[in-house]
Amino acid sequence: MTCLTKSAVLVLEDGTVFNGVAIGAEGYSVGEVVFNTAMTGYQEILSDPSYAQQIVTLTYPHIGNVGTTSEDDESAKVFASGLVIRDLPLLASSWRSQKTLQQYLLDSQVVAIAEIDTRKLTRLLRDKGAQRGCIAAGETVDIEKAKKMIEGFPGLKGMDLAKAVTTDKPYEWTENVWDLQLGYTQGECLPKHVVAYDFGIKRNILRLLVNRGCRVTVVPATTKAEAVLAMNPDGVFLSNGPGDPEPCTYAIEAIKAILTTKIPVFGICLGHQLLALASGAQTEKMKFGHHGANHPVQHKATGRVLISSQNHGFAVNAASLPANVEATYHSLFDGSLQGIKRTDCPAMSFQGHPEASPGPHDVEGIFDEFIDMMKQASTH
Ligand SMILES: NC(=O)CC[C@H](N)C(=O)O
Repeated sequence: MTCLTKSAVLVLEDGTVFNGVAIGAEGYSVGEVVFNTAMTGYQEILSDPSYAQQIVTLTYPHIGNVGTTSEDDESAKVFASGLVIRDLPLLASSWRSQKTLQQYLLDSQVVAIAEIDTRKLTRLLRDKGAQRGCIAAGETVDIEKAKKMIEGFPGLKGMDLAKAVTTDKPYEWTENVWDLQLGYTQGECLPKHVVAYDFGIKRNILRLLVNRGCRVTVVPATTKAEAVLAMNPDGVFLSNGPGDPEPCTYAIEAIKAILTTKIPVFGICLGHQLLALASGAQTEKMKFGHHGANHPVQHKATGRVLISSQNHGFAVNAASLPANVEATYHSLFDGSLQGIKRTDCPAMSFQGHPEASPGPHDVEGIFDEFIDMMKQASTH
């Protein structure tokens, strides 16, 4: 049974203060406040490294009702700077649950607030755009201190966070996707070798590559192109990750060099933005971004509509695409660019999250396209 007694406040840069109760660690935490419309997957969202330095508001009102399990973590820890919800249910119920959301937040030392009007907050973020904010939680909370912390937070524009969250050493990944009977198994006889740049990689991406016959070597964000090529990869993967893609010049340079070799390249989210920058396009900060599991995107070549998982605050400017880059998908919510393909070399990327976790699996077939690109490249 949950006992909520400590107070908490959420303070925004525009001066708005929301009063609620603390459901996680005590203390102060600052970040960019965004809203996510997914109905499920709170644990995967919290542990997605792309949420570093962001405070996530979940618009679905009941969060925590299925507890948490270590099997569902998308990385080794919680990366979100804080969590904002309407209601924490009194009981968590699922046969897979190992601990309650509250215990998970406490163990991860994450500051979180419940019992605030998340509809009002979401409308404010929609109208004004993502806001810098601070959650303060404890017996007594100092709103002036929270405001000072907000003033000291520069915001995500211009911030390179890929370097901050990446692995410090290369490692091999062979774990396959989760199975109801077997749990996680190991991939065997994996014919393709993919080198994956870790800009903040989610585990389900690695598992979906293994599931399609790839042995994956994950490398730090700053790994030089020569070091990647020396590993003799069949394909190079560019991961998702937090922060602004523009200052990641080391990655943009490495991608440019890899593209000249004609080794197949596939990017997701930050990886998509970096492929675009390496191809000469431009990125920009969005007003409040896309964060949810219900975003329709249209595949331009077939007209098919797919429902996708999304989590990005920056986007590639479609008007900036050079002649050798084709737009492949666009958002049916706001028309923004959702995918690209190079016409002069085997490279493509997707802005949303085909690996889901959480979210629908409609776009998963894009992983098969990457496998096909590698098969074709090996026959040349
Ligand atoms: N999920 C991601 O890779 C996010 C990419 C980038 N940090 C953005 O906010 O747009």
